Amino acid sequence: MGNHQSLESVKEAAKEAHEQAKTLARALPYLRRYTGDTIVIKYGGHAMVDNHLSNDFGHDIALLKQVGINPIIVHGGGPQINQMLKRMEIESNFIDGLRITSEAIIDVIEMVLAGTVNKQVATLINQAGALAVGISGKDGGLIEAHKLVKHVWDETLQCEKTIDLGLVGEPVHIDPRVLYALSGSGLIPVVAPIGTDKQGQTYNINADIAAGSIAGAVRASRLFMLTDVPGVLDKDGNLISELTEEEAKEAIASGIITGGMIPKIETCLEAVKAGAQAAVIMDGRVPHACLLELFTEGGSGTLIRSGKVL
Ligand SMILES: Nc1ncnc2c1ncn2[C@@H]1O[C@H](COP(=O)(O)OP(=O)(O)O)[C@@H](O)[C@H]1O
Ligand SMILES: CC(=O)N[C@@H](CCC(=O)OP(=O)(O)O)C(=O)O
Repeated sequence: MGNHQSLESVKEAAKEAHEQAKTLARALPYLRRYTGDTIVIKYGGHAMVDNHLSNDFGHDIALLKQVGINPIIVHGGGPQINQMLKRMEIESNFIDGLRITSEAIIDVIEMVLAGTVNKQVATLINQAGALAVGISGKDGGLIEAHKLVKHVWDETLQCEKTIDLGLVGEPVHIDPRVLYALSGSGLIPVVAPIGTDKQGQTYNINADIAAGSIAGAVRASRLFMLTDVPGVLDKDGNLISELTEEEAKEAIASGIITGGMIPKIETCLEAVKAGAQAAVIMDGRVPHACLLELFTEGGSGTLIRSGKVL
């Protein structure tokens, strides 16, 4: 006997196939628009915790490469570092979203970021059928950093003061050759946010800042900041769909934007100034967030852009 199927199931399968074809046809103009472009994606530590989401993420990145886009992943790992420090009974504190990094914890941070987390993210993408290579900002001289000098406003003294965050770094120079070499060979670079200065001192770099510097240096079409909120929210909790530099500064000064969102916004502004076309702060908890942003009309999240967007 041949393979018999009920008419009902044949109809159902045809309907599904039709929907799939329609989706592909609708995505085609967007696929064309981004072919050959570089997209830098900041994949935050919070987004990695959910297994379903992280599997989706791996598949989405593999798909981007498949359709001719060059994704570059820069990952975080804040929660994973917290967990390790807790296990070691070491206390850790943040100022404006940046971890105070003593000599005593820099090795642990590097081990977690450039070791466990970096390889986990590369594996997610590899399992989805693409080839990802995990590196840190130390490899190929990718991120040259120096000590970050943090200025904060002292309410009591009514003046700016400098805070010492220890071995927290900020990129001073990006050498993208290792990224081009990997991307040009069909591989997907996965970068841990660690850098060194000319003397070989290791620095812990906030992953948002690392992603922004890389996006600017490679003149990315888009910098995607995947996080755990729908985007930048106003004082009533509503999504701000587009943010100018002035509005961002005002929202930080008035305390609407706080914590980890501060380096995120600052870095987006710097990335677009340095050469990225636009940055989007978006919800990494939404399945297929990157695909929705790239391949459908009307993006999600908060867009921060330079004057001209293609
Ligand atoms: N105005 C704001 N809009 C949205 N999120 C904000 C705002 N101000 C502060 N945040 C905080 O910023 C967080 C995102 O930054 P962070 O925790 O560093 O994320 P990630 O780990 O994804 O980099 C949000 O979860 C939220 O708590
Ligand atoms: C200086 C600084 O704060 N570095 C971060 C690096 C990891 C990171 O940025 O991770 P998320 O993106 O998951 O927050 C840290 O130590 O947590």
